[in-house]
Amino acid sequence: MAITIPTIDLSPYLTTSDSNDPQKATIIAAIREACTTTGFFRITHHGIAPLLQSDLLAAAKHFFALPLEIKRRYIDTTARKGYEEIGSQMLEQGTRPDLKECYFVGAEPAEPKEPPYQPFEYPNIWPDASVLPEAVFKEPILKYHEATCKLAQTIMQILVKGLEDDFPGLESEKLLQDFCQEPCASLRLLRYPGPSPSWEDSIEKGKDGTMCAQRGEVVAGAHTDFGGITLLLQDGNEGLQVLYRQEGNGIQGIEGEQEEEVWVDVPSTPDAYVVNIGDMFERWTGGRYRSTVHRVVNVCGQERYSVPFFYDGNLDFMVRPLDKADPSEDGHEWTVREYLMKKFEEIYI
Ligand SMILES: O=C(O)CCC(=O)C(=O)O
Ligand SMILES: [Fe+2]
Repeated sequence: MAITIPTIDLSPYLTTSDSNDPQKATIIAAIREACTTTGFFRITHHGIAPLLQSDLLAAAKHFFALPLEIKRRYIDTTARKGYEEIGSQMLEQGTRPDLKECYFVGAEPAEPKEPPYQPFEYPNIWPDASVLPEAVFKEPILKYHEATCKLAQTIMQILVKGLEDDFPGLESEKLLQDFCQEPCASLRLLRYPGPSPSWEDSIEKGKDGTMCAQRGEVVAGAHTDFGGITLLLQDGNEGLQVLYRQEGNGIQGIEGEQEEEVWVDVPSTPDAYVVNIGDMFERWTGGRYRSTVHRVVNVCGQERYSVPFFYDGNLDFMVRPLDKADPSEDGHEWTVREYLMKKFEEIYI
């Protein structure tokens, strides 16, 4: 049986204040089931206004449509914020660089930070208002960031509640409070180019010598997400695929029983978020919740926009396994910041 990625209507959870409402328990159980099997689910009726989503996708389109020499003004490889051109990342080590361009925006701190900045705490980079008015770019991005952060906190609450039976004595409220305060939460506006080069693409090549992707080509290599949870907004074009490893089919070859790998297409509708579990969360839960390999392929035959929102928690939060007797632990405890830094070092070229 192939993988199924369930779609869960979140509205009963959001509209009921009674924490013992059976509808809430049903949603917690359905999401738990998805996290312990594929690590992926879709949510609808999540409360994020369609207008916020379309304004965000429009902001991405406006920025990426700028000439490359202007976009390059907003590259900062130290801060790792702002623009990243095609070919800057390789999500699957040893393959060719990803065919995508990005604009990276982190949380705006309540109090501005002072230099020297710690990793992930550099200020956001915004295009000059003469290049892109704030009403077109900065404002919709920050509004969307704020709304999505709240939604991510609700999903974290559901996820932690789903673990209460696995980890008796789990102090859910305290855990959530510590993890969710001043969270590292980042938006990555993404554009995957289509098959035909635009005027600008034809005069400037990406780092790997090409700016366009043919149908069927992998445009973001196979990877797992690094941190907590990811909430993905898509423009309606499909492209995301999740890896399903089928058990041996009983045929005994020279190399032993075959394990079949199947890439499963994830539907793309702007009203549904695709939510998935990252590596840090998997480790935190001793593997109860699964961080699953996925990639992006040009299946739609045209350019595609998507915006993953990575919710990784407080940077100083110590990721202690919930199962205190986890034998896989080597005694080293990692903070969220250490987790993210290790992974970030791997993916940039
Ligand atoms: O663009 C997508 O659909 C997924 C992107 C993704 O998996 C990532 O950036 O981690
Ligand atoms: Fe991903």
